[in-house]
Amino acid sequence: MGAEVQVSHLTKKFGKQLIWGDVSLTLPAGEISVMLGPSGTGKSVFLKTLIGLIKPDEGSVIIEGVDIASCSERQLYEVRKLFGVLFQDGAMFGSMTLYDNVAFPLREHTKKSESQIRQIVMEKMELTGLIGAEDKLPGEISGGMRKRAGLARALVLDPQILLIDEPDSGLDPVRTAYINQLFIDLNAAIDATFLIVTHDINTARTVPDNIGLLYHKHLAMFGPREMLLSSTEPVVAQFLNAQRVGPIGMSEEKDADQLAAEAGFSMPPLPPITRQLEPSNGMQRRAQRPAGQWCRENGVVPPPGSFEDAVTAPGAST
Ligand SMILES: Nc1ncnc2c1ncn2[C@@H]1O[C@H](COP(=O)(O)OP(=O)(O)OP(=O)(O)O)[C@@H](O)[C@H]1O
Repeated sequence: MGAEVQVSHLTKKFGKQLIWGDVSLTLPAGEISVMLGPSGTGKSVFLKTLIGLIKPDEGSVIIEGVDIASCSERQLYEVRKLFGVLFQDGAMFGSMTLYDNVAFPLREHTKKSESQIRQIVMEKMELTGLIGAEDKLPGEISGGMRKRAGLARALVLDPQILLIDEPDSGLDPVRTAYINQLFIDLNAAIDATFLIVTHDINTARTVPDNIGLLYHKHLAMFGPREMLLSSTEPVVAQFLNAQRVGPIGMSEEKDADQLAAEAGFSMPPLPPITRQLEPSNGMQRRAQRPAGQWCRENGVVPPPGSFEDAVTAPGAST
């Protein structure tokens, strides 16, 4: 079962450069959360801070009662065992087969026999749709398969928290759709807490239970997907709907002149909220909620046409 991650008043600077300040949020146990934000807003730094690779200047990250921002190296070593991480490029060893890459953490961090290792590796390769590709080298396979191999490796130590950095980078929309379905299916199967950092609006709109947005050195909003997808808060609505009109500019926030020039324009109406992806094998995820529940419970009228799309859940493997 997944572990909850409680982030309170987290601030990170590099020298005098503030990356983000006073970030507070809770990643609920077993739920899928996505962190969005314009390039350079510190999403990767946030992931690395959660796993203790980067020390924050202020604040805490509490996991199972341990504050990884201030704990000892020994405690950090223990807490890190709860994590699986999928790095952007899959971080595969180029000279090792996929099998050996996936087996690597088990050989490094456990005393399991080779037959036990084989059982675990094959189970994770099956979960990620890689059966038959065990003997391939990372250079011989597509980017999508490399990501899935990275995912299989992130799963071998049975993580309670899975951190995934830009899974869509370098993937075409079809491969991205497959890996998104795989996240939903995996979450149903292993019940871990997921945090996905992405730029992909379609991923943000269809995969997570919760969405966060880092912008202009702070957390603009974090909450249930329907809260953000129905939000008219300008930064949130602009980013989630990929609009040019709004406070986010080409490189940083727009200056006063640009905003004044746009004063006569209004943001286009919010598009319908699409249904969230569901597990392809009919399983129920713990965090799954009926479509529209958050809106109903909070008296929010969703944009017209919301939740009317038919869901066709493709299989997780190619
Ligand atoms: N170790 C470091 N030392 C100094 N500055 C760093 C370090 N790591 C990251 N930064 C800076 O922190 C800022 C945020 O970087 P980060 O990679 O987290 O952004 P991001 O939101 O993930 O961007 P992108 O979406 O483009 O991947 C950048 O200005 C980067 O140069």
